[in-house]
Amino acid sequence: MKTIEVDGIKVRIQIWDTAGQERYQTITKQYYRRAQGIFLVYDISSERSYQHIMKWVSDVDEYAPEGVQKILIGNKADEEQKRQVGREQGQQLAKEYGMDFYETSACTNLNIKESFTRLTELVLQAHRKELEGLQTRASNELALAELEEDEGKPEGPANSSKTCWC
Ligand SMILES: Nc1nc2c(ncn2[C@@H]2O[C@H](COP(=O)(O)OP(=O)(O)OP(=O)(O)O)[C@@H](O)[C@H]2O)c(=O)[nH]1
Repeated sequence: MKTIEVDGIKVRIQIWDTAGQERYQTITKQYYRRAQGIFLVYDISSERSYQHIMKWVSDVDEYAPEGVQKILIGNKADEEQKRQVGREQGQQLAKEYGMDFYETSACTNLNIKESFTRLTELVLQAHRKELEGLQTRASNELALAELEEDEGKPEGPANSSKTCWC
């Protein structure tokens, strides 16, 4: 659990770090179901980890809730001398999947706060949109209910006075 501030609002976030190894995949998939935001992380010093991202994306598409927010992360940005994946490759992949992209380093703290704040922001935005949708639907239903009720009502005073006009 961690509390971060987004747009002046304090948000408590629960972070799960899922295992990357294949043998834990059955358990990992169960985490997806309750996730609202997901970081897809590769290691900039490992081309193989970058190639794996496509597999992660298809797993997320299959097992995570529909509106889940995703961000692509190229971690270990401090390992410049071991770099196997260019920053542009990360940017390109993120663009293909419509995700935001950050290069981060858990060692130097590069973009750690920024990426967590951004993912939280995206989750909150998605929630707000969902809520607005629900509110619109609810008020439409209310309007409809009122209309239907009006139709069933005996004539009101306005209509009664109109009757006197004739
Ligand atoms: N140089 C560098 N090393 C890192 C960074 N982040 C993690 N590491 C190292 O990478 C190794 C693996 O880190 P983990 O946090 O276990 O990675 P993981 O993806 O959770 O691993 P699994 O879930 O077990 O597959 C550890 O030795 C970390 O110290 C980073 O930003 N820079």
